[in-house]
Amino acid sequence: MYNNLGDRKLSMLMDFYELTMANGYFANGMKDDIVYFDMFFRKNPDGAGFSIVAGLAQVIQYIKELKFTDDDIEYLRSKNLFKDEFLKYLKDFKFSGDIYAIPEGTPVFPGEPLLTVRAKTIDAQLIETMLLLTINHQSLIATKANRIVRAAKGRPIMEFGARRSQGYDGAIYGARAAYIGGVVGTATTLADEVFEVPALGTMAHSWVQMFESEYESFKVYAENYPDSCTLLIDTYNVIKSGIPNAIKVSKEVLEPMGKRLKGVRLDSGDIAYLSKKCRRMLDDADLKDCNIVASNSLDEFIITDLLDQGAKIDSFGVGERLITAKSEPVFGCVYKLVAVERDGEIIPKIKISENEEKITNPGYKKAWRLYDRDTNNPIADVITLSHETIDDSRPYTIFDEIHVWKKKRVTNFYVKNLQVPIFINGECVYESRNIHEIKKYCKNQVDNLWGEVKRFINPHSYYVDLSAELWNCKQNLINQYSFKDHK
Ligand SMILES: Nc1ncnc2c1ncn2[C@@H]1O[C@H](COP(=O)(O)OP(=O)(O)OP(=O)(O)O)[C@@H](O)[C@H]1O
Ligand SMILES: O=P(O)(O)OC[C@H]1O[C@H](OP(=O)(O)OP(=O)(O)O)[C@H](O)[C@@H]1O
Ligand SMILES: O=C(O)c1cccnc1
Repeated sequence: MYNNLGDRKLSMLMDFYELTMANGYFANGMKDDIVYFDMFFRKNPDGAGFSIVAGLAQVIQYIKELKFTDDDIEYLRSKNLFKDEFLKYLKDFKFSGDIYAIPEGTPVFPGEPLLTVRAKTIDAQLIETMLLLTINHQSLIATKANRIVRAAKGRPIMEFGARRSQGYDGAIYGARAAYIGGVVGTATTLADEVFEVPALGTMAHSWVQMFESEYESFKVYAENYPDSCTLLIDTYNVIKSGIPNAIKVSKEVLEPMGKRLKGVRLDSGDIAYLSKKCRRMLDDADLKDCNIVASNSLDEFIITDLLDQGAKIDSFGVGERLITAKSEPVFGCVYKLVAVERDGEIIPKIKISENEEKITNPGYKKAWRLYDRDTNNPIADVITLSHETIDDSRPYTIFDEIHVWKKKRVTNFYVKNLQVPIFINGECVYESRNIHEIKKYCKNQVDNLWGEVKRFINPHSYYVDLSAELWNCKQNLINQYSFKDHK
């Protein structure tokens, strides 16, 4: 398993204010107070209709391994800010709370709790940064990859991004997230070794340049890899040299061995024009089964455009725009306090803002997904307080949080709780699916979404509504705080 912590000392990867607040809770006798935090995002990247959540396996590993070393404690002591008793407490620290989360690969929508923590103040506060950065990064890349995969309409996408990713972890965890989102494999070898994301690839221009001629470079490659020979054909001239040499190697090297040329890769020029021309030349040479692979700063929009132009492409290699989520490189999950426990009673807390969408949903909550019984398509998500249930044997009325007169009576549905228990009293109670199952699950879930939600341009807004009880709780708190004299 790829190591999160250990010698990488990631236990200290937290915002400094988490430590100062934790020290403050400790000093003020609040260390055993129980609090509830929700992680949620406010907006899908790229104006999309949904996102894909990913990164939970790494959150689990982080929580399991979280501990502070003697060096960490000494470093903190050197800041002359933290009480000795607090540092002693940190030395024996182990996360002891509960975590509930939506499984990886699930399509998710703004406003719903992707992950909920119920823990002691210090436990809940110290894990904020790692939880956020892990889920934010992998969800961003899984979501972007899923868009690119859908744009290709069934043609495989290979992830080629490591060289232009933002650092090691951007490449490694990015490859993992991209696989969950639907790519068939990655050029990042380490992601195969540690996460079983299939490693794959073609060749670079340097290979072709190393030989006296393009033909020689193709020939040697074919002799070495007769079963998986994909040749890069744009080093000199695709039509006059690349394709003729690829065909020649197929006839002179591969076919006498009883093998077929697997593919050719285009990496520059007008991909639509060149791919059509290549297709004709390959077909005329009886190489109808030879695939055309395209790469070069592709994304979901260029892929859509290329296919609209009738480009003859069988698969795509996509690097920089996928691994950096270039079009919108932030997945804005936040981590907000939503309730505290006092004498066993859960007291909802709210964060008020002038900006309506920044007002938090208070309370310890559950998120539910209502599915159409006949089609299995999700109809709406509903957030309720944790003690509520949704009875799917009778009609259920959902309503818009702002325009409350907009109501919909849902019938003929079944309901599922979106979050599952991950940690209870600090013990992990969840077994992550393997990466291939997560990828398959993601595809099934996305296939079941209504087409309107999946449009790239102006997608339909999926309903994420509050139960009447939660809505009332929120309004009461808003009223209470808007009229209160804050001192
Ligand atoms: N037919 C097409 N329609 C739309 N976009 C295309 C088409 N063909 C190529 N592209 C895209 O146009 C951009 C061209 O980029 P650029 O000008 O850097 O490439 P190039 O000059 O062909 O190749 P290079 O500079 O790598 O030798 C790429 O993002 C590519 O994917
Ligand atoms: O364009 P991307 O989507 O990131 O796909 C990966 C790119 O990386 C490789 O190029 P290389 O690093 O050799 O640079 P190049 O763009 O000059 O070919 C490959 O040939 C692709 O062009
Ligand atoms: O295998 C490839 O073709 C490849 C790998 C990384 C980047 N670009 C292309």
